Amino acid sequence: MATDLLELVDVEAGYGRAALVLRGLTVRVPPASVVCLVGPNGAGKSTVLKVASGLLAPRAGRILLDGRDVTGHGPQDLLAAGLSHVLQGHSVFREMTVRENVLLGAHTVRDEVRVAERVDFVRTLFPVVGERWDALAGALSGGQQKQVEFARSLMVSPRVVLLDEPSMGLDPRATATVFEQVVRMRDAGTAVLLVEQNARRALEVADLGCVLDLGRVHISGPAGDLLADPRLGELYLGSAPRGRPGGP
Ligand SMILES: Nc1ncnc2c1ncn2[C@@H]1O[C@H](COP(=O)(O)OP(=O)(O)OP(=O)(O)O)[C@@H](O)[C@H]1O
Repeated sequence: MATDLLELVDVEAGYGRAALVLRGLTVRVPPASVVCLVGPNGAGKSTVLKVASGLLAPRAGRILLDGRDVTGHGPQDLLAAGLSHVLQGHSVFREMTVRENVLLGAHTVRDEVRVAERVDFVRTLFPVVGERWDALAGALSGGQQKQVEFARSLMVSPRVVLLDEPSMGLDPRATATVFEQVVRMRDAGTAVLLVEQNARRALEVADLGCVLDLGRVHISGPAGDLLADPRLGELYLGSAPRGRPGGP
């Protein structure tokens, strides 16, 4: 049986004394696939990513990375184990060059040959990163900066990348480019667990989707099936499914 690369099993998690946000949630990410988390605002999508990357310890349940139990491990351990988290919002250092920003992602990589190989890899995968290598990151557009963040996250050769709302604040054209790059990351062998407000667009590029509701996965399956499900179209995707009156 093929092992899922990342598994969150029966996870319960929350913040401080407040009520639990995740209440027995199970999500599985197969190797080299894009899995998209969909759900209403406040459903706990970002919280799933925080638990997966060790930023928030679960109160119950297990986290497995490539079959190994990593429950309770911190973010540095998980990064070293092959899991990279691109946080919501913009995190490039605007006064530093693209090169400096990308190399920050390699600060834990001791082998210089390996770093040089990864630089070649990310510059090829994200051409704009290569083209603007010596430019100040602050001079790039929002979509280009997001690609710098992707490149930085790939410097440690992660097996799975967590992407929290990568299209936030981007115009439709930049959003399309960012989603193309998500597919390229997947095609290059990196699994992606993706949280997106832009659920319809994200499900169009994802392999699998999970709908969160009340802290659990309510429905999951192939992304195409979710896109065609009329309940999701009305509840979560912001518009009626294609082909229905009023649809796009
Ligand atoms: N640092 C925090 N401290 C306390 N409560 C938090 C914290 N972060 C999130 N929450 C709460 O946890 C719940 C889930 O938040 P989360 O950000 O995971 O949802 P989400 O599905 O990603 O939402 P959105 O689509 O709006 O980004 C919300 O009720 C939120 O207020």
